[in-house]
Amino acid sequence: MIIPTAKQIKEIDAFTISDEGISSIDLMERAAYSLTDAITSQWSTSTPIVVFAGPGNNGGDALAVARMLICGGYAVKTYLFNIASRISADCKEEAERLKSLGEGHLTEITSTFEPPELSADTLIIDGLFGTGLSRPLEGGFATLVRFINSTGCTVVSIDVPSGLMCEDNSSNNLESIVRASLTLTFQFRKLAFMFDENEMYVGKLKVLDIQLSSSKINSTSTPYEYIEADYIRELFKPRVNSGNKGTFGTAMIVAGQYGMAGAALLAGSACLRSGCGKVMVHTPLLNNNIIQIGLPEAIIHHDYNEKRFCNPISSDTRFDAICIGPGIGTHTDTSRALYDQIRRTRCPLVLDADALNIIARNKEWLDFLPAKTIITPHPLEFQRLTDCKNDGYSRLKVAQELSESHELIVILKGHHTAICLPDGRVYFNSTGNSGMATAGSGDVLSGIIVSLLAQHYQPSVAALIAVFLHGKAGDLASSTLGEYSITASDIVNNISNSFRDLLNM
Ligand SMILES: NC(=O)C1=CN([C@@H]2O[C@H](COP(=O)(O)OP(=O)(O)OC[C@H]3O[C@@H](n4cnc5c(N)ncnc54)[C@H](O)[C@@H]3O)[C@@H](O)[C@H]2O)[C@@H](O)CC1
Ligand SMILES: [K+]
Repeated sequence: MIIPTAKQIKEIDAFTISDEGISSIDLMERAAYSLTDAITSQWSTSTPIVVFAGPGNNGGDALAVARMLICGGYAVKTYLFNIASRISADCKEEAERLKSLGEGHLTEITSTFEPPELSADTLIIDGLFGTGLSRPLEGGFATLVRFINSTGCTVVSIDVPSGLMCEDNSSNNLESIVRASLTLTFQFRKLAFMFDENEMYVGKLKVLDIQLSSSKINSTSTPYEYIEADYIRELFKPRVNSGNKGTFGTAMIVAGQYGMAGAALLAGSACLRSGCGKVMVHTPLLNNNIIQIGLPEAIIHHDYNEKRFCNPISSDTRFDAICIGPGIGTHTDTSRALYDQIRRTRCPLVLDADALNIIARNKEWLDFLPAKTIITPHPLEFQRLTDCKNDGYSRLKVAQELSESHELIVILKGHHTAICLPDGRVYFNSTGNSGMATAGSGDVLSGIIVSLLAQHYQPSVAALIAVFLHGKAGDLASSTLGEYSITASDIVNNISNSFRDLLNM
């Protein structure tokens, strides 16, 4: 599903109204029905409800929900903030409809507001601002948001937590954003929801289908997409029954300085579990026994150095894709070897972990990375690499620029990992959980990517499939072990289930 900008949402909204013969107030009512349905399925009529409505259509939605809840037997108090005497036409109409239920349901605030006493079990419905927010909240609205956040009550935000911009929050006033427990958003995830630091505002997210025009949605051009199983499934090539191990390619993994052999084991075993024909692990001599024993299916390719990657692989060695980085350390010898290895590499390449830390100290190397190289930084690695600002939007913009200018595939790891492609598109992943934020998880991802590259998947496709499968394997691990107890090995152990689940095998 696409992730449109707030401006595009407005256009889709307007097209639905003009082309599908539905009035804006009826579209608002349709949206309010689905909101009410989501609320009543979770909270009973014994829950006291307080609704805060703003001056735009987000406020209109909130007023319609208040009316529907009252009609459903809920005790609801509603406050409409009409400070500047400029409320939208549909918000005004919804206020009239609510008033028509009788006295006392609606309090209109036109100047100062005395916050009510709220019992701990009160459910707050936040309909102050949605996609129409044009600047950070300040003054009375900022005070109101701070009040809402201080109550300790459960908060349901309509469409967007009030105060959160749909895209860029790098200059927002973070104290003036509602911290929702649940956000009921219309039709599309918003770009800001994809950034880890905004999870504290969005809370749990539920997307409500309000049947906006599908033809307009399909013709809306946006670089951002949220990818789910159906999309990924279509990217798979069938496996040829007559294939031999040569058909499915040879992956080379350069990993594990002495003391970090686990990184090589994890990347290697993930690679073997992801379908490639042969896995070679280039690793220092002292890792020999542990890798032979831990990964009997892999072929060990020794570095002459006992402890670290020092000798680039000879160009006589045949392999179809190479991954460099898990646990290799950042020693100057390794740095020199990495330089030579990148310079001589002609096949698809994945760079992860310490390889990225070395490049962060030699940023000019970015200029000669082969086209379509995949890099897989977590936020800190990316910051070291680019000196970008620390918020999700700024980071994404820098990643997009880097991807386009250097023709790289940048996998920005996070809860919704972003895969930035050189043509400007960005895909956000839908699988994964907090349990995967554990040592070695990234090594597993690199192993899956290089396996798919060795099977001759295009780098962009390999990146998309690998990120999805990796997250899914983590979700399957968490379904039996729980998010607290997952280890990177558990992710590896669930790669096969992840394939089976995705491909309905
Ligand atoms: N997209 C859709 O298809 C639908 C949208 N609906 C609702 O409509 C909302 C968008 O409505 P609007 O475009 O009216 O926008 P909002 O209701 O989000 O807010 C717009 C109002 O807020 C004011 N405003 C903006 N920033 C402000 C600030 N910092 N301080 C004070 N005032 C500020 C604007 O001047 C305007 O009066 C959505 O979030 C959603 O809740 C629904 O009614 C159903 C359909
Ligand atoms: K809201």
